[in-house]
Amino acid sequence: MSDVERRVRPDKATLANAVAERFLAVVTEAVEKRGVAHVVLTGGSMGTAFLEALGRSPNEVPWASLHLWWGDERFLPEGDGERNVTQARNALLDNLTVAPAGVHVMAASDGAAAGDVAAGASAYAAELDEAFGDALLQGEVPAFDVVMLGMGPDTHVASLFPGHEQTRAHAVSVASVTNSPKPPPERITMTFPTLNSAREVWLMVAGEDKRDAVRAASGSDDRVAHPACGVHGQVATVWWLDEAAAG
Ligand SMILES: O=C1O[C@H](COP(=O)(O)O)[C@@H](O)[C@H](O)[C@H]1O
Repeated sequence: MSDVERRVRPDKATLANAVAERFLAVVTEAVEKRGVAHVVLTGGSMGTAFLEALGRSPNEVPWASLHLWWGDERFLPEGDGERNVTQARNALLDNLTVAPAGVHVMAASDGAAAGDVAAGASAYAAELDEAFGDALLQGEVPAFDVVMLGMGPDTHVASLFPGHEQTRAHAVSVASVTNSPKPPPERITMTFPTLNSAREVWLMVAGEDKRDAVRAASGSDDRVAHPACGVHGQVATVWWLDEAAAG
């Protein structure tokens, strides 16, 4: 487990550009070394800002060797504007001229899971299992090259909310949520062991409204109370902050 490194940029736009630049370097190196890259995207304000920044030079990204996963999803109908994947499609994916090697979307409420959020979580766990096998939960090999996360003002990451049972999950790679304090109540989320199976974990946070959360999570080692402090890459853990969030 790696120590946290903080990288601070003046503002959100500069931060998104810096993350996009580093992302390009990381996936390019992964594809050169291993022939494939697996990345976990996030929704939310910084996730979208990052994708928009990446979209300014999309042709540099080795899309044909890139698998895209999501750390969490809102369990809503396909195409709903609140779904993380819809936001990613609008921000970048729909404009690509080269299809990614894999786009691994979490279940929609009106899809095969038929309104059953637990079934949606199980389906994603099965998809991960097919790609990575047991290694994922056992942390034997880094599964993902990079996991990208935003953070809420309550220090939640993905859909792991303070005090919620999903923060204690260790035997499942993906969990369902039925009582999210942030709408919508039903969500699907990767658990800590899955997020932490990455080579690099990046937490991307911008804005003064997140400053207290950054401070609280930085000073904590209780991932149930402050989920953001519980995500660590096997090689690197980077907190990408703008000055307003860093304080
Ligand atoms: O609900 C969610 O919130 C977090 C943070 O979003 P933000 O808009 O406050 O930056 C996000 O990372 C997560 O993926 C999303 O489902």
